[in-house]
Amino acid sequence: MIVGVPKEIKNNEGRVGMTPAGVFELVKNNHTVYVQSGAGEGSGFFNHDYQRAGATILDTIGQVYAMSDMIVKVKEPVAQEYSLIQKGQIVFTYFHFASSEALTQAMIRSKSICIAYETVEDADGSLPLLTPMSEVAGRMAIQQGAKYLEKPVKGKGVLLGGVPGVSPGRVLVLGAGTVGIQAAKMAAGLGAQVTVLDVNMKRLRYVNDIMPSHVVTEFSNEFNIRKYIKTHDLIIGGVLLKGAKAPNLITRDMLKEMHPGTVIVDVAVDQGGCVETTKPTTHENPIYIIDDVVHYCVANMPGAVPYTSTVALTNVTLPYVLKLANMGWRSACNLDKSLAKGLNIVEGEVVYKEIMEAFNWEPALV
Ligand SMILES: NC(=O)C1=CN([C@@H]2O[C@H](COP(=O)(O)OP(=O)(O)OC[C@H]3O[C@@H](n4cnc5c(N)ncnc54)[C@H](O)[C@@H]3O)[C@@H](O)[C@H]2O)C=CC1
Ligand SMILES: CC(=O)C(=O)O
Ligand SMILES: [Mg+2]
Repeated sequence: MIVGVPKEIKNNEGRVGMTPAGVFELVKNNHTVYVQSGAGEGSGFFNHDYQRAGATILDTIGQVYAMSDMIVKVKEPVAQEYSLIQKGQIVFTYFHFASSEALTQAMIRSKSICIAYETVEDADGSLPLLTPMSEVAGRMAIQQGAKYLEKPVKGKGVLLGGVPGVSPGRVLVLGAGTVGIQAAKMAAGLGAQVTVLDVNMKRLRYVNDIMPSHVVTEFSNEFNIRKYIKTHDLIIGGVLLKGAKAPNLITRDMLKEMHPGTVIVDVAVDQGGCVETTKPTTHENPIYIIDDVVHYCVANMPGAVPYTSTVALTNVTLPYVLKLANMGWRSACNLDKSLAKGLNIVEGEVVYKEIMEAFNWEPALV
C-alpha cells in the first residue's frame, strides 16, 4: 500500500502522524511511504530522518494526498484539505465529527474511508488511541489553568498550591476518565484542593482509592455542579460520551454564579465542550472571557508539546496502521473489532450512530 503523511496545518499543531520508526516498519512490510517535506519538524523529526528510514519526501501536501492509498495524520482535515481527499482513500486520524457538521458533510462528499482514532474501542470500552492524548491534555489542563488564574491575564489571582498561612486553590474536575484523573493528579501534586465529579460510580471509587485525601469525589448532577462552581477557582471539563456531542453541564446562566476570574479549561471542546459557552480556540489565542469567567478551549492541546505527544500517539497508532496497510481496511476491520469501531464514514455513508444523532439526522436523509 502507499501511505502518505501530510504536514498538519491546524494552528500551532506540531505533531505528525508517523515517526521515522513507523516508516521503517511499513517499509520493512513492503509498503511505500510518502512524507510531506517538513512534516515532522515540529516534533524533532527531519526529512533526512524519514529518508534514512525509507520514506520518499514530497514537496507539497497536494502530492501526498494525490499519491496515497491511505493518509495517516493527527488532527481532523481542515477546510483547505477537504478537496484533496479522494474517493476510496483511507483517512486515519482524529475526526471528532459530532462537533462539526461541515467536516462531516465534506467527508461524506469525499466518499473516503474515515477511521477515527477517538472511536477505536477495546472490548472493555477503553479508547486506546484517545488515551495517550487525553493523558497529555489532562496534565496540561492544570498547567494552563494555573497560568490563566494569574491576575495579569484576568484570572482570579490564586496560586493553586497556596503558601503557608494561606489556603490552596480549588480545582473542580468534571469527568473521572483519563483527562480527569491526570488533571486531578497534577492538581493534587501542586497541593490544590480537588473535587472530582462523575456519573460512573466505578470511576469515582477508583479515584477515591488511588488519590490522596485532598482529592474528594462527588456524584455529578446539576445540584452539585451549581454548588461547586461557586467555590472552585479552576474547572476542568473532561467528560465524554463516546463519539457523541458532549453534554452541557455548565450552562450560560451558571457563569454568573461564579467568582470573577474563575478559569474553565474545557478539554472536551473537541466533542463540542461540556460548557454551553465553549467555542474552540487556538494556541495563538487560547482564551476568551464571558461574564468575567476565563474560558480556555484549545481543541488540540497536545499539539503544543509535540515532542511528547507525537511519540505517545504513534506508539499506539502504528500497530493499526500496519494492519490497515497489510490487509486493507475491509479485512483489517473484519478481523479486529476494536479497529472496526473506528469506522465513522465509509464511502459517503455515516456508519457511527452517535454522529447521526449529533445532527438529528434520519438515516434516509444521508
Ligand atoms: N482539547 C484537546 O486537545 C483534547 C481533548 N480531549 C477530549 O477530552 C474528552 C475526555 O476524554 P477522556 O478523558 O479520554 O474520556 P474518558 O472516556 O476516559 O472519560 C470521560 C468521563 O466522563 C464521564 N462522564 C460522562 N458523562 C458525565 C457527566 N454528566 N458528568 C460527569 N462525568 C461524566 C464518564 O463517565 C467518563 O468517566 C474527550 O472529549 C476527548 O476527545 C482529549 C485529548 C485532547
Ligand atoms: C484528541 C485530540 O483531539 C487531540 O489530541 O488533539
Ligand atoms: Mg460572574
